[in-house]
Amino acid sequence: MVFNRDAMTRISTRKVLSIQSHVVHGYVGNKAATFPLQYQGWDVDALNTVQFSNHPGYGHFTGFRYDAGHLCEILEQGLAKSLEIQYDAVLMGYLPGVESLRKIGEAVGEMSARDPDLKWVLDPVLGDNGKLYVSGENVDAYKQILRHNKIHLVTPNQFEMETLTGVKIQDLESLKSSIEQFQKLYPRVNKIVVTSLELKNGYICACCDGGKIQYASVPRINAHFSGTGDLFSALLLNALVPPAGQTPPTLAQALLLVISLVDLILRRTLELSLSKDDVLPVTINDLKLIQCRDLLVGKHQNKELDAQIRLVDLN
Ligand SMILES: Nc1ncnc2c1ncn2[C@@H]1O[C@H](COP(=O)(O)OP(=O)(O)O)[C@@H](O)[C@H]1O
Ligand SMILES: Cc1ncc(COP(=O)(O)O)c(C=O)c1O
Repeated sequence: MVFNRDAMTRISTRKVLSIQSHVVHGYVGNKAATFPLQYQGWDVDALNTVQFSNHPGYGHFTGFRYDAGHLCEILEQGLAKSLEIQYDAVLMGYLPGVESLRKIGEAVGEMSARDPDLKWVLDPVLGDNGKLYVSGENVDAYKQILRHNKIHLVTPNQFEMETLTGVKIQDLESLKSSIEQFQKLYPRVNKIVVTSLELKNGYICACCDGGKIQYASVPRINAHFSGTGDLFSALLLNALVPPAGQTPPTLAQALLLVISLVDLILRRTLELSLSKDDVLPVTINDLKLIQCRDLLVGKHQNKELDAQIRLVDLN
């Protein structure tokens, strides 16, 4: 009996290799992705690209990057060759060293070519609010990766989308042009989610799947949070790659679920972080993920947001 139950558990446990930063304190990178994914039933193998004391958003941090040789040795020799692990998905986030980015991009590309069922989710972490926070060489490295590999989902923010397509996004028209340009430049990328855009129309999130472009207006919370992009891409991966035997939702369905859950997490984080003298807008350095664990297992309803949010066609 016990053996049967173990076998069932093994079959239905999804496995992801998450290649992102590690912060000792706080919740960005792998610290923002691992707990939510584990809580939703994933085995998470976390390959840390850097080890920092905290997110650089604090204004100060200490730590180091792991070098390309060590990262590739762990991935290629350790995980792929010796352990022969077959992942359901690879989630790739902050990889600041250009050599690491190129080499890890190649290694994951080979894994993906060997296993057509592997879902590669790529967050091209380049910068935000008009500024690059990695070297310009990383932009070319991401362009190469996106051009040459079968990628299931890419999750740039507005600035990253502009940088990867060369199209400045100011309104819905230029958003559409940018997404069309992305599809032309990177036809092997299956799904696109532009996680956040500040347009004349307000704060929006956009997606494209099978040529269909849609967007939703998202209620903006008057605060700046670190780690939301990492949490967001992890939750999207979870929604898009259900356990074996379950039908995956459409990108639109997955996106609405994730926007709704992230909204609850950010509101609770804000509520738990504010002290009585704080004046909005505030900067919140650390998501309150542990205090949101009940939300992560699906015991939530976001009636207010769910009643008002909808996807609008842009084609
Ligand atoms: N201030 C905010 N108000 C409401 N939602 C937010 C806010 N900041 C982030 N989010 C949510 O988190 C998601 C990812 O955030 P984003 O800022 O795009 O990530 P990144 O860190 O990659 O730039 C957005 O799509 C949105 O749903
Ligand atoms: C060390 C480090 N710097 C910058 C970023 C990007 O931060 P954000 O998602 O808040 O834009 C990340 C995200 O993982 C990170 O880990």
